[in-house]
Amino acid sequence: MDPKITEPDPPSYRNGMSQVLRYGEFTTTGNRKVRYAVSLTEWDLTIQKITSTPAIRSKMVLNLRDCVGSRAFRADDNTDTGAYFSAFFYPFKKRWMNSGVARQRVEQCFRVDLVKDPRANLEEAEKWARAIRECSALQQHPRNGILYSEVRRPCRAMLLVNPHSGKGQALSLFTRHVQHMLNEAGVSHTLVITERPNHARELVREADLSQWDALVIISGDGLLFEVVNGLMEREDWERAIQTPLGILPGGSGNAMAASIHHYSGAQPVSSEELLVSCGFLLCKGLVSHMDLASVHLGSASSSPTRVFSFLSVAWGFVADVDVESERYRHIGAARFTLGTLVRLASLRVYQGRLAFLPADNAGRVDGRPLCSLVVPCQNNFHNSCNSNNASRARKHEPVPADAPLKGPPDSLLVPLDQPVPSNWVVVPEDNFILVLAVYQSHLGEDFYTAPESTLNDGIIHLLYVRAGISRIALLQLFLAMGKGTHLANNCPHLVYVQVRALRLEPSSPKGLITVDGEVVEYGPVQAQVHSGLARLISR
Ligand SMILES: Nc1ncnc2c1ncn2[C@@H]1O[C@H](COP(=O)(O)OP(=O)(O)OP(=O)(O)O)[C@@H](O)[C@H]1O
Repeated sequence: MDPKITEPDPPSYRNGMSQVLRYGEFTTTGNRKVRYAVSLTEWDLTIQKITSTPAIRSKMVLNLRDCVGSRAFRADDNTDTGAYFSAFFYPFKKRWMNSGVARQRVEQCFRVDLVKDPRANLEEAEKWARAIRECSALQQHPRNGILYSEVRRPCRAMLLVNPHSGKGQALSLFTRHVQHMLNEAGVSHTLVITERPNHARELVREADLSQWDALVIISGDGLLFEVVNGLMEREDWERAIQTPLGILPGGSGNAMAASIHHYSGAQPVSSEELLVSCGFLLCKGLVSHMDLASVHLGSASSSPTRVFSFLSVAWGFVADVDVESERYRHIGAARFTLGTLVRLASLRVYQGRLAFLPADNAGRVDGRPLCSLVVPCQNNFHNSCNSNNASRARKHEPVPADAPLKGPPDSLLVPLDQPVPSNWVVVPEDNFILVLAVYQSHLGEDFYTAPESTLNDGIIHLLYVRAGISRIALLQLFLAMGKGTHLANNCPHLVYVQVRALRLEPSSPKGLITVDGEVVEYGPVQAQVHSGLARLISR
């Protein structure tokens, strides 16, 4: 790994003091009559047409932060003594038809023809390409003072593709939108197409990780869940989970991809633009720490198990919509809207007990101080839960009581058959519409559930909706969640609290619980966050 980058001094170039590192005059590939003055500073590549008419001296300034790579090459035509260098940028540009901006590809290619010697021209082109790459690498400045490290260069990435994710187009989306970008950035990659559920999990559990600088998932969140858990199941889990992970959206929900796009400071975009945005982040290769939650599952019919989760634990309405809308998979992300409307029509109430360890003991829930919410915990709920969804639930290996624990110890949790510790808050209600614990900002491309969440805040953002809410109020709540304004809506049935750990003990005989969108065995579940345990390519 390369050394960490720290916050730079404020750039003086903005005052016009930027030093020109390279200057040259070149033609382009298409037209050898028109010449361009090209100058490179630490920050920008500036291109200006050389003409005797000042009025048409248009100038293009490309920010090197938007540059993914640059290369030099000779023309196929042996009689051409010139050499070329190309630089590849993905700046935010106005969309052609729509309002707003999205990252769009801009390639600048110049012909170097300084002397008759083709080798000397190629050397000069290589100097330009190298200087552009080096300057753009220096532009990987962290935001908000957060430290990032970089994926090792040249980068060797294993790309795991689930060919059935989303509308079944993950592979073609990758070929169309991302493959050329990775080539431009010099990211060498090996494509592995998954053949069945858990294939990726087994692969990374056994892989020689020294061969890879990054593991990249082209799928929805389900494949990332497999990879995270495959890494955590290894004997060398502590080292393995440090492998930088990348995500390219190929599913229908794409929560993690939507979250990292959001963290990059960009505005919401369409699905294909999201793919380009995540591809860009992957090419830039900045790595930051990501929280994982350790989730204990304990249905009445099986031994307790533990899985690692990067996104969410859901019970009630949201879990139901996620799973039931599978049948509308062919319509892509719209499946969640349709699923929401269908479930609204037959709204269910779920009984159970919820308890949590607040992130901040001085916090408040629903206008009341946390301490006023504490009620004695009687842990007699989980035994009444049936594993009614065991057939569709993902089987996870039970953790034998005497097995050495893979993964960090969960110091905040006690076994599920014991009452929660006395410093926990037990929610007085036991009728819910939904319970949602999330640790990323988005739970879908259009589902901005936890606006305050960041990748590595060490916080579980717990939202629950109490029974008694009208259908129309619930619909309004979901519409607000699309924009991330739901917490400002003062909905009396919605409670939001930041926690470090939680326990949910459903008592309704039927229901679904999902972890990162994957159905797990129905029954008591508890989780604690482990701050920054994994590493993700993001910005
Ligand atoms: N080749 C495969 N065939 C069938 N299932 C697979 C294959 N590869 C992975 N899977 C499984 O498919 C499930 C869904 O994958 P994933 O979540 O990545 O896509 P998705 O459901 O389309 O996306 P999203 O969660 O965003 O809706 C996961 O449980 C994963 O284990």
